[in-house]
Amino acid sequence: MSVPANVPILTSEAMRAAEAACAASGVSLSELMDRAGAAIADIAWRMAAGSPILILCGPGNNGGDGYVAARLLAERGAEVRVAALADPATELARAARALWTGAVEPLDRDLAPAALIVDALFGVGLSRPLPYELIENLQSLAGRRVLAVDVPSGVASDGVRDWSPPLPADVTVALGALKPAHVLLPTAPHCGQVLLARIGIDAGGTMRTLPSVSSTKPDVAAHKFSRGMVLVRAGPMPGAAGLASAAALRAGAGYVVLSGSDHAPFSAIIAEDGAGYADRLGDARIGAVIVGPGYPVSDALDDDVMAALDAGKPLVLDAAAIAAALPRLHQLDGAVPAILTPHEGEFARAFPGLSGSKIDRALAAAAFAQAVVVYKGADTIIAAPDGRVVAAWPGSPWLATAGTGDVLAGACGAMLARGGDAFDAAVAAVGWHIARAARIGPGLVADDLVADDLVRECND
Ligand SMILES: NC(=O)C1=CN([C@@H]2O[C@H](COP(=O)(O)OP(=O)(O)OC[C@H]3O[C@@H](n4cnc5c(N)ncnc54)[C@H](OP(=O)(O)O)[C@@H]3O)[C@@H](O)[C@H]2O)[C@@H](O)CC1
Ligand SMILES: Nc1ncnc2c1ncn2[C@@H]1O[C@H](COP(=O)(O)OP(=O)(O)O)[C@@H](O)[C@H]1O
Ligand SMILES: [K+]
Repeated sequence: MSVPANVPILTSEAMRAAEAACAASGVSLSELMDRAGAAIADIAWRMAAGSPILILCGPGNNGGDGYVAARLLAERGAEVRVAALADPATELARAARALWTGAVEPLDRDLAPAALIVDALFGVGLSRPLPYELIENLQSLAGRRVLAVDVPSGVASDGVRDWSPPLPADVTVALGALKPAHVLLPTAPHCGQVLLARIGIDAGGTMRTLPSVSSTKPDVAAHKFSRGMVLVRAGPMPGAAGLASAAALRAGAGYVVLSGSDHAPFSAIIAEDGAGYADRLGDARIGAVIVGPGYPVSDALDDDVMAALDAGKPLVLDAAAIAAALPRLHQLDGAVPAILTPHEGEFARAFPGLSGSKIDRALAAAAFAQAVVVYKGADTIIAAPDGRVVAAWPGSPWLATAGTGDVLAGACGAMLARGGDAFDAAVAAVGWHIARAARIGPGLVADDLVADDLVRECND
């Protein structure tokens, strides 16, 4: 499973607007369909490697793409058959169907499979769950290689959960831009390897996949404070704050202070008792404060969060600190840069009653808090109050173990303390986290993410 790095993601509404803009600029929809069909034919040709291909065409333009691909594959000498669910229902699909000179078989339970199935039944126009009979017929084709056109049919492309079980794809060719369903659970795993066929649509916009991680060297004139100073406030479970402080240092902070704990994981971390917290908050050199790791709901947490908010420092708020800070953050209306890092349970507690896809909910939360939200999970979404979104699918499943969220909070603190945009900082931290987890792989425990043998390996 993979998606291309740093490419646009569009909802169906945004896709239709991009399509209209394209038409207004002189590129017809028929030209777009030809390009889409050509991209699919190209990939199908390589996937089939000489074996027979069966293309399943639906009634809309997704089916139209299928007819174009069928014609181009036949012209190249591929052994290709077409099966249709219904007659074409759009002008474009009818025109594409008319140029296909081969037979069109009915898509029913007697349909013979082929080594490669191209699923061109439904794309962004799916408006309701698939009929039960079609689901059954598709299931009888499972087990072959499957290439999905735009999205596996049955998947609601905007990433809401009203979907039907699709024929899982080995490869999905996203047309013009990725769609939310390619990067969100539960649909993303059904898309297999997602490739982007650009087809000439201007898909600029505010949502993208995670960019590749680039390692940046410190400025030649850097000193420890210019690289960013991070203050981590420990709660009653000091191990978590220890992980966050170690991660802040490993992620590039020049100076890390751990307040309220003597469990500093490295000698380079300045561990202090909690009494100096207020003074530290007043230290002009501190570029980011982290509160929340290992700090359950309590009056002490509320006090520490409020003190950090009053100090006006850029903040990383994790776990129970998110809900504790929320009313005040909302009032502050973005005056204090903040990154919130909830997992599913913490998100539901802090932002109850939101609906829509995980992207919609992350955006609504960011807008309410006027803060960057890193909505964690296998399909982590980073959302900014101004509408920017980065989707981090697929992360590393080895991260599904206790303490890795504390490490992420530490990395967010390091990136935020450098100065600059909080959204960019959160994106860099999530990329750092996933890249390190991917290097470690099996057996990962949170401590490995900040261990020195990994640092040596990363520097090799
Ligand atoms: N964006 C671009 O730039 C480009 C997009 N292109 C392609 O166009 C695709 C979008 O095409 P599209 O809008 O025609 O919709 P599509 O997905 O074919 O389905 C609509 C049809 O299915 C029907 N239908 C819906 N749900 C159903 C159900 N559960 N069960 C049964 N029927 C159902 C629906 O009927 P209705 O809801 O009207 O009753 C309608 O007839 C896009 O994904 C991409 O592949 C490329 O050609 C080039 C450039
Ligand atoms: N299946 C998964 N695939 C990728 N990343 C995951 C998966 N499960 C969890 N993660 C990541 O691991 C981290 C876990 O954070 P969290 O649940 O807060 O753990 P903790 O509170 O124990 O530190 C998050 O960054 C999350 O995105
Ligand atoms: K499809």
